[in-house]
Amino acid sequence: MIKVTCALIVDEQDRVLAAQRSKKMSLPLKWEFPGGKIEPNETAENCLVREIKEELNIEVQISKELPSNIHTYPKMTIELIPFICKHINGDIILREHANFQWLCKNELLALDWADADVPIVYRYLKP
Ligand SMILES: Nc1nc2c([nH]c(=O)n2[C@@H]2O[C@H](COP(=O)(O)OP(=O)(O)OP(=O)(O)O)[C@@H](O)[C@H]2O)c(=O)[nH]1
Repeated sequence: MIKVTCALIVDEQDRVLAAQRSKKMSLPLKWEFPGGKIEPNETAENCLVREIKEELNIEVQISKELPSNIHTYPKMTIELIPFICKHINGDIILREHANFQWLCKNELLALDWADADVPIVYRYLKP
């Protein structure tokens, strides 16, 4: 199973950053929470901070880990491990993604999310 971390980056207005995968990536044009695969000998937290710097050019601070979701795609099974984060430094530059959006809670469910992310969105929205 591939362990993947992802960031729910929340701003002062309680909006969350969603990133759209590019046409060239797997799951093209699906929306996801930015992040990536944990490398050998890396903690989930270090992976997340590294991936967000690589993909979005920003520094984030982790506030909280949420329950992970195990999802089986036709070609692989992933454990997606979400963290609530704050953007603490830098301007967003998209290094891999096609697009990004800051979304209010009531807008989140309208996106075409990667399948593994859907339960995470629901869990985040649950009071
Ligand atoms: N980063 C991230 N990956 C996700 C999410 N949801 C989801 O299914 N994934 C999948 O988990 C894997 C994460 O790998 P990655 O983002 O490091 O992708 P990568 O460039 O190394 O691999 P790739 O060649 O599959 O694109 C991808 O296959 C991606 O499709 C998500 O919310 N964030």
